[in-house]
Amino acid sequence: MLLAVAQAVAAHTDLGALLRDLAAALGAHLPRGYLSFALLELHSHAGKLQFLEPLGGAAPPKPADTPTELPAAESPTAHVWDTQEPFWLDINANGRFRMLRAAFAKQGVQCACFVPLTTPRRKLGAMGFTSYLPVTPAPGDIDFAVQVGRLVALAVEGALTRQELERANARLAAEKLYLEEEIRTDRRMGEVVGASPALHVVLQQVGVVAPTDSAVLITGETGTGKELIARAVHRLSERRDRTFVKLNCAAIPTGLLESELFGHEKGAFTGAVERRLGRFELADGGTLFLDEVGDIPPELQPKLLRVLQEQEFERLGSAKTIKVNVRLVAATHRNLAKLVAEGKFRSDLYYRLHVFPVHLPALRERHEDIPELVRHFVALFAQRFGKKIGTIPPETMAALERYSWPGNVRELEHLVERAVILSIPGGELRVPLNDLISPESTDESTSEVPVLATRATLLESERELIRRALDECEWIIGGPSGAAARLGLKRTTLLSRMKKMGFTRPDRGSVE
Ligand SMILES: Nc1ncnc2c1ncn2[C@@H]1O[C@H](COP(=O)(O)OP(=O)(O)OP(=O)(O)O)[C@@H](O)[C@H]1O
Repeated sequence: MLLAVAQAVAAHTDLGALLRDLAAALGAHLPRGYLSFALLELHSHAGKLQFLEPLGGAAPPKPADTPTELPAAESPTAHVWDTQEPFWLDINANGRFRMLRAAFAKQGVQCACFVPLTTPRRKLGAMGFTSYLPVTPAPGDIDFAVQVGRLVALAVEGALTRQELERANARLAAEKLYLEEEIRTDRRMGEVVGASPALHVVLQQVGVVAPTDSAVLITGETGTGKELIARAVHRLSERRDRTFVKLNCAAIPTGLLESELFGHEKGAFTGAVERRLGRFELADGGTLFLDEVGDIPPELQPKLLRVLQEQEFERLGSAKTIKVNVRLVAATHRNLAKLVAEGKFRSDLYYRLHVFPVHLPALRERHEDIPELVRHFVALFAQRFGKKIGTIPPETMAALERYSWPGNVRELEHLVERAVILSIPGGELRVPLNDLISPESTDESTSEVPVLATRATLLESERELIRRALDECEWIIGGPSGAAARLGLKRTTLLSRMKKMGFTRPDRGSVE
């Protein structure tokens, strides 16, 4: 038997193959019986023992409805896990594990010996020697079985470690790709700026909920800073050293959303050329931010609810259950309660997400934040464009405070970015105030229009300014007499703005 273990260990690195080989090789030494393995995992957050796949051994096939979690009182494996002692079960003697005895009686099994699968580093589960013959163990038999168990445990630990390393590697590789993408898209999300009473309430709520593991639902109009708040929740939680993963549910076509969230196996659908981890796996140990959660289609809502409740799911194209430990922060600009009333959003999912709602007021409801936000964005863009801005004229600030900001902080941020570009280096901040729509003309129902109009006119003035500078400098961009210097911009900044706006030299093709 010991030789059989040694040979199987030498031959396999894959856990499934190792267990199959061990079961066959060791089973050959049990003349009328079979060998089984039960590998377990203790899920500390649920305090439950769970069978770890693959469940190896040469036991007769289990009925499909065999539970994957163990009521400890009904399982010798859980008993061996707890006591770390071998356990002899004779079905002819009375004793515990009535369910198993009944199952054994049906199969004709007479007795079984369960031994721990434990290494000096960890508990792995148990191994069972099962016999159809009524056996009375000879002195030393059980001890010998325990020794075999120790050897098998070492081999299983090696294979498990390799499997876990491979999984960790795949997760790290996916995490690296995700973070590189985040850097490329230049998310400049930092501190939450503002000291209005309304924002103060929000920050207080964040301070309370962040250290817990509760789901958080952030509501508010577009551009109010929902993502910024979600990042603050992560930063103030125990999970701050793990990844903050973001997914905008409205930005992904419905058909792809499931795979984005839960991942897929190679070949799960046409185009799935390799295995891909989903955002839930990527966020394991960290925080998942689901933006526009109201856009999750009805067919995906039960699966999302299950992950929230059980912290488990399956990748597309796989039956294997994956356990994760993810904190969910969701956001929406839509009225979820209304979607529930209309039957477009499941009420059970709504209540699960609504554990701790945080509402971000629109910028027009916290005008006090505007001056600080303007100064913050001026400093940010001045540094980014390498351009000094002297002062912000009081009448400019007053006009910005009066404006109703239908596009909220994002609109303000874009406006200041353009203003910094338009301003003369060292001079005052030049905001094209005429481009702001007067507050009277904006209300909720028309909010989309003024934002677009503002952006369009701002873009026009910027384009005009750049065109004039280029003409005046005869299309020389760099150097002391170039257009970049005239506009007070870095050469590369001007080039990238020109590219964005579609400018090309008149003598080298069309102007725009
Ligand atoms: N209080 C704030 N302090 C500093 N920056 C802010 C603040 N609020 C919002 N911003 C900035 O405004 C921009 C928009 O914020 P964010 O993306 O968090 O809004 P959102 O509500 O998630 O938008 P959407 O609904 O469109 O997803 C970001 O660049 C963010 O950094």
